[in-house]
Amino acid sequence: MSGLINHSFTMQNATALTISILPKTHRISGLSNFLMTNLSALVHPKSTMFAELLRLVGYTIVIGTVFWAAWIYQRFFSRRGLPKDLPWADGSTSPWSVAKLHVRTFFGLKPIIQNGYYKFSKDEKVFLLPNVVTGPEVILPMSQMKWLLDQPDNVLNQNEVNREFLHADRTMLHSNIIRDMVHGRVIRREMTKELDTYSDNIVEEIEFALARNWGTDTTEWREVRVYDTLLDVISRISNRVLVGKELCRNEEYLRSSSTYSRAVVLTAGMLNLLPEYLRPIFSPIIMAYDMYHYRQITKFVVPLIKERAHQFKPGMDYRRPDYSENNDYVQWAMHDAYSHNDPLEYTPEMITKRLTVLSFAAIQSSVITISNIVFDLAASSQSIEYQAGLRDEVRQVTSQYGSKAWTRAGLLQMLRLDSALKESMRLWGFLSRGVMKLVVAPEGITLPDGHHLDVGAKVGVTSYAIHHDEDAYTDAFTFKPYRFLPKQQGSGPGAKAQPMVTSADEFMGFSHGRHACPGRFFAANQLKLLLAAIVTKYDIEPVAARPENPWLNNTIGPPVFSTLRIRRRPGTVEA
Ligand code: HEM
Repeated sequence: MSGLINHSFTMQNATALTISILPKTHRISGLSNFLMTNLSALVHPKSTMFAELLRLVGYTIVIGTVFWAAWIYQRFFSRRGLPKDLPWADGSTSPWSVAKLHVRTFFGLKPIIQNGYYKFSKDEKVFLLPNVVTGPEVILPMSQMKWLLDQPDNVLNQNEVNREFLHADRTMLHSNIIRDMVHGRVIRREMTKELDTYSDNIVEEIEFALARNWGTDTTEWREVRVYDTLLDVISRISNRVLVGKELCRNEEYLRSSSTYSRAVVLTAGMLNLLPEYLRPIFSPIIMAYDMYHYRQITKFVVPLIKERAHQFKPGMDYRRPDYSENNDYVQWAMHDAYSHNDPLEYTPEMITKRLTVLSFAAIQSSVITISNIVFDLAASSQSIEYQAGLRDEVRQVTSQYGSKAWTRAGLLQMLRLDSALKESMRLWGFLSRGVMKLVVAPEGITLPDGHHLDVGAKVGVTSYAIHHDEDAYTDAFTFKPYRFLPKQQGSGPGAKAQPMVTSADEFMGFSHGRHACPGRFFAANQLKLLLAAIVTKYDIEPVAARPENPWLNNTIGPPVFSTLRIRRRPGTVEA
């Protein structure tokens, strides 16, 4: 060992070389001499410091290896304290087959879920769904859904699963954001209930964004990357509602807003793959890209907030907002923070953080949903008829409601559009889990079948399996856009339906129960407005087959690289 070191390029050589290439003034500087001397002493093969250093490196390697081995064991072989008699989804028992099963969860979770569902859930049994990224989940039979939804949040907590999965304390910019319900309050109040006051803005932005991305040529078919173009469209219309007209047309801001919302899930995925003790060290590097885009967002949003701040004062009346000048999320969030008199919440930085995280929740889920339905419409064997059917409904409602067609009352009558969106979400929901909760009660919880789960275990149901179960849906793998129309009453105005925003045991596109997505009413309205514009203004060229949606662990993305051909319909371009 010492021979090797003697013959190697030691730090002493390096020191000499470094000094020789330094400018003369620096060579004589006291600081560099001090550093060089001490470094040389430290790494001299005969020095005790050098021996100490070697020992330290040795210990680090040994401890690191032990931790990695523990991590690998925990990821691939361990049940993490879950009951020993609960079966894995495919019935695997040997450590090797369990490890292989875990590896398959990276890209092949679908058959594993289906296997467990038909083998155990349909037989009223609980099973373990492996997940190499986030750890195993206890999957209940559907009959135990009511029990699952009835548990209080201080026993089983859905929010904690998201917090853990997204590494929200790091990636979501501030720990308050994922824990409290300030967003919930603004989403439920202004964003949902005040839709009528800003829906014309959305319609205007849709027209602008579609023309920009899909063009206005009524003679030639145009090939478009569906996901990319619709990401731009959704990003623009969401931001019209979030930050107002001026900023939503700012290309630099838009780029950072949509990039952050796309990248943050990947960042969380990478953090999930790191052992816990390495996360504090590597997370600043892994998150650097997201943070760059967050800082870009602040560059535009913080001045906007500062400019508007003079309109507010702490303790103002929560019930009397003034949105006459600016009717967007920034204004709503400022009003909320000032009226609740919370000095942390009304700092420009905090409002920007909340905005950035909300854009993530709103943009990705919506672009996935609209891309999926465009592919569904193109690939249906009745593509032309369905496009025409949706278009007819929009025409019928607009002729009846006139300028009020785009209000909540008008949109409620667009039952075919609602049904088609819901059907596409049933087939291609972006999360395979439906409801997943973390055991937070320190004493754990006993399941209806008697199994006991310790604190920290995850328990729930998957949506993918029930959404594709023939017992719940005939032709479960076929896109039938009118599936959810009320059967007897037809689709005319006034008919009752099970709208997409209503969650159920068999429909968990927005999850289910009291933690179902709070943004779903806004999302449904925005998506209906966009789908209405797509079918009335464009023809989508039918294709023979729909590209499959790829699975990455438990998320299911749209075919992001696939293209379709579209053409603007004659008579829809304003002169
Ligand atoms: C089609 C579009 C959307 C879909 C499919 C969707 C789906 C979902 C799902 C499945 C969850 C539950 C996640 C889980 O607990 O496992 C969720 C939660 C959430 N969504 Fe949405 N979402 C959509 C649009 C939106 C929009 C537009 C907003 C905001 C304006 C939003 C805000 C939220 C928030 C804040 C949560 C967390 C709720 C909580 O933890 O209590 N979502 N969403």
